[in-house]
Amino acid sequence: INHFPWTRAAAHTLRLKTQEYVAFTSDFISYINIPCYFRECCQPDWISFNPKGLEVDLQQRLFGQHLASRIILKAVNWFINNDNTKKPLVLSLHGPTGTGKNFVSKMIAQNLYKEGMDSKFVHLLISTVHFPHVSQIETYKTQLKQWIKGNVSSCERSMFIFDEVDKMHRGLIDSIKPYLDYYHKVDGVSYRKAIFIFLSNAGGQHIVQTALEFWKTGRKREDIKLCDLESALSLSELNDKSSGLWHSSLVGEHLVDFFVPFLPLEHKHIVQCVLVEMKADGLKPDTSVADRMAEDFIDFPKPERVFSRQGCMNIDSMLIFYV
Ligand SMILES: Nc1ncnc2c1ncn2[C@@H]1O[C@H](COP(=O)(O)OP(=O)(O)OP(=O)(O)O)[C@@H](O)[C@H]1O
Repeated sequence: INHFPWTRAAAHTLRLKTQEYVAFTSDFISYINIPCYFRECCQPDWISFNPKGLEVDLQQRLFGQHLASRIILKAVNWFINNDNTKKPLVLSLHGPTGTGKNFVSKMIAQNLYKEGMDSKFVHLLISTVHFPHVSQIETYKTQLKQWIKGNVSSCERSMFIFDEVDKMHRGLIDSIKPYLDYYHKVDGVSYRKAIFIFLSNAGGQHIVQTALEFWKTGRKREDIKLCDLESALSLSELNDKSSGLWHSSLVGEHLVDFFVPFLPLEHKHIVQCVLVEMKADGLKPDTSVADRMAEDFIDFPKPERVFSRQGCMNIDSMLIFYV
């Protein structure tokens, strides 16, 4: 082909055109970002915080948790809007069962990740499911560290929810302490944009006592302040063996940024939960049904019977017995 000047010129033009076309096509593909258009990526299209959405969810869907609602909104807003975070956000949610700890974690995920809890950047670890055998603690430690490192390496805005933390073996959480600390990078990976949420019932009994004191003395539940729960969330209470909290070293070393108390739920909150559940099941919300159900749910402490021992847990499955 090179023996003929005109064909050489034509081939040259063709080559240039082909190069131009390839360059244009790859520019176009990267411009519209085809893989990230169809598949979740660690990019603002898929991860962007909706502060108003979180505020509305906390105000309208979370019942009876004025303190948790306020702390969570402030903490998440502050962290996401801060470009100079020195460490990952570490939240420790405490309170009796069925009071909204998992529920709130889901709200955060839903208002930060387009895919919510289904996002591949949101990870839920349940100690009894994922780390059941004490004898394998050393393997769990290695796996957990590698797994967190791998996930944060592929997306710095990863979220890890650890449920049933009080049932977790103490040494396990100690193994990830460096990731929660004020380090610029650990083994070349920065954890400063990640979010860690620990859920536990530790301190729950003390929180219930405080709420009960307020009720007995006729003070409004909404007047309970964080300082009233200071002893419930104190180092000594959380370190107490009976509270089962194993991550005392996290507490002692100030790696938890915010302790979030969840109060036990009262009659009116159970009514609200039942009405929501009826609506979700396509039933006409009926306050007499909700009232009856709440009556049965309010069962402790005896003899006062002020709170629900299971909170709003299992309302969905129990509802069939009341309608
Ligand atoms: N404060 C609340 N306001 C509205 N709904 C709630 C509240 N608490 C619980 N619920 C409802 O009950 C369900 C179970 O609650 P959730 O799983 O959040 O409890 P939890 O505090 O995490 O309990 P546990 O300590 O046993 O894990 C939620 O999915 C939600 O539907």
